[in-house]
Amino acid sequence: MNTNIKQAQELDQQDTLHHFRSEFYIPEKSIYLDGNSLGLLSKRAEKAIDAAVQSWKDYAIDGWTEGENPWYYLSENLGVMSAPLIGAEPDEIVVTGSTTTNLHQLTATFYKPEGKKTKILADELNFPSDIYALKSQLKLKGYNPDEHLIQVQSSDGHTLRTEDIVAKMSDEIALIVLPGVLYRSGQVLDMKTLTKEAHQRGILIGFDLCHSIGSIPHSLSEWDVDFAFWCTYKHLNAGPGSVAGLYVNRKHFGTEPGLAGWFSSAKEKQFDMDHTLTPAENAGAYQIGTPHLLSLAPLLGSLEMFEEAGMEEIRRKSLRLTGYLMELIENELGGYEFKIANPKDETTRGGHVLLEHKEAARICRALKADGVVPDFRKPDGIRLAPVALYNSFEDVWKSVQILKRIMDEEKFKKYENKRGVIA
Ligand SMILES: Cc1ncc(COP(=O)(O)O)c(C=O)c1O
Ligand SMILES: Nc1ccccc1C(=O)C[C@H](N)C(=O)O
Repeated sequence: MNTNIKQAQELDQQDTLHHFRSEFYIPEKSIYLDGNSLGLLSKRAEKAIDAAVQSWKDYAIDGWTEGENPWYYLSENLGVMSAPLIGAEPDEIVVTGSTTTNLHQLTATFYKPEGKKTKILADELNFPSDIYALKSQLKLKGYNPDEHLIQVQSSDGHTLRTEDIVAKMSDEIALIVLPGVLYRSGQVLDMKTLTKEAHQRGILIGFDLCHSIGSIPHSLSEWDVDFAFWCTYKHLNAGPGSVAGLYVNRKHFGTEPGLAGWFSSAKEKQFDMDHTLTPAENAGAYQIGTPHLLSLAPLLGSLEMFEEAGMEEIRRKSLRLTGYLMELIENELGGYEFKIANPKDETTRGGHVLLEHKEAARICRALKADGVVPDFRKPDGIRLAPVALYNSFEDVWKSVQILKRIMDEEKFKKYENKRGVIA
């Protein structure tokens, strides 16, 4: 089938989220398909950063309690704004720390080896930082990670089967940590079923939502997930190093934070300066120290856009974009030995497409040189993330045309087949 740009433009005309695109700074002459690594800056996020700087200028120390967004309450208030994205109660969330420090905090809090139950269950496809954190938490408790960290294996190198994970939920497992969406293949895990199965065996379970928050809807409260954590610099577009988030199911409120600090305090007690901590009675208890205000601020602007757009609508468009991308790849790139390695169905397909090719590293370089920004993930993956809030169907169509030209003209051969520093 022949495809054409008109078709893509028609899809853009029907797109109810199209107007959000003009709110983002799209790097000149480029088609940005890397929003699952670093989301783009929006004008609203930029305004929120400027406002934070202004409140520092205007209020100095009083900025903690004065102004439109007093700093002392901002981590909790951003938690309230994040609640619809993960389907949780507003006080079950706090915006704090980084993905990895939040995992450390939650593991230090909820990993309580006892009797036979001493092991942690994870998977072999998760992002390395999570695995490093879990191994170091095991070591802190005096366990050998080689024996106490169980990693579910993938049968195809890309995806995890629910039944394989459940089969590893033995009576030796104390805690389970899994991603909501896998960072390479973009597979969405069945968080609801996994939580149910874990609880039937008396195991606590938490999810890393880095690749799922802002990309797919969640119902963490309904699924009864114990805890979760995520970054805000990918689909949430809050900028490089923006402050992360964590969720603790309210049934665990009152559980002593494993890593305490004075920001774990109940707000009204914090400045009593007692040497005995009175933890907050909500997710706020799992903060540690002073919030990184200037890196929290952009979320105020970007979360506002999610509220306006609605997570269901974002997911609907995202599925259309990735569906269209896969259709074009199949139509236009047959014969070039590409393999679509992400799950294709709409239940388990996340927010990006993973294209495999033995020349992937240099194809990525050629794409970048021709204005398309993907990222390369070892050993031979090209991740392409058309993002609902700022990518268009025309972006998708043009990217595939550019990739086709690169393959037709063997433009990738100009480059070495090696990754750059980060992609
Ligand atoms: C699934 C996942 N976990 C963790 C991280 C990294 O954590 P941090 O934000 O602490 O660097 C990333 C990406 O960097 C990720 O994709
Ligand atoms: N935090 C970063 C800092 C520098 C460069 C990339 C990242 C990423 O987030 C990578 C991403 N987690 C990934 O799924 O590949």
